[in-house]
Amino acid sequence: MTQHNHILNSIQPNARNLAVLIDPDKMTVDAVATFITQVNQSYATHIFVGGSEVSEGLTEILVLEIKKHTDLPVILFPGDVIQITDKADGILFLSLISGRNPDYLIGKQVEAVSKLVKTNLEVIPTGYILIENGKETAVQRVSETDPIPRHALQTIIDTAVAGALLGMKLIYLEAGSGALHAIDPHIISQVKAQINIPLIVGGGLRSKAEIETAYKAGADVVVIGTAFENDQSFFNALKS
Ligand SMILES: CC(C)=CCC/C(C)=C/CC/C(C)=C/CC/C(C)=C/COP(=O)(O)OP(=O)(O)O
Ligand SMILES: O=P(O)(O)OC[C@@H](O)CO
Ligand SMILES: [Mg+2]
Repeated sequence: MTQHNHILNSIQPNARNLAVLIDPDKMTVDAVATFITQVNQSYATHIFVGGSEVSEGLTEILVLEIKKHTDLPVILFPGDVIQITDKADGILFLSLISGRNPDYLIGKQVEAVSKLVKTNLEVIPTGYILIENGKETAVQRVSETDPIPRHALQTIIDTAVAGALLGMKLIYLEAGSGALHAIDPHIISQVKAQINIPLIVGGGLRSKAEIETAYKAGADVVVIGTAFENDQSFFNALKS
């Protein structure tokens, strides 16, 4: 657990930062080399590794394999404490601030400390905000929390600002993996206007046009998982 800010500083403001999400539950070790070759040919800037439900030990095996093929920073995006491994570079230290489940607001974080102190991971305090997308998400099910309705704009903004005021270093607006309805551009722009920390946006973004819209609205980092899982040729549309 370190205080350095290399990864945080690697998020260039107002640039097209792209995080590719690898879910250890959906990627086999054998598939990593080919997948990362494609990542390396795209303009991806970061690799996130995580999922809502991942078996113990899988994350470490996958991270070790990913690191063999790329120099991009590998950042844990954990649904639970068992996904922590010191083989990654950093960790989004998530607090699910859209929800009201104490385990996901502070419980898991306390549980994580005894593991984190034994690592060199860059710990990045992240306010994680789940927004309703038209269908139930794995995050909602696992955390037993309700997302914020997507029409409750002021609640979404106030939640993000509260996270920033609490000292969080990133705000992550999440529609959920495979979301039917990605985060609306007007939500992105209104949140962005009220915070001065980087804004991550993910969930349900499937086309180059949707990704561009998210950047234009003010997303500093866009996260793509499902679109690459479904069709690796999508990387061709995002060449560096
Ligand atoms: C502090 C530590 C160690 C853990 C944080 C625990 C918290 C607060 C987690 C937030 C809630 C949560 C379950 C987040 C998971 C985020 C994630 C990696 C989502 C990726 O997508 P999936 O939810 O796996 O989607 P699929 O169902 O498509 O696989
Ligand atoms: O899988 P997708 O829909 O791209 O979502 C990415 C990420 O925001 C999920 O946590
Ligand atoms: Mg998953």
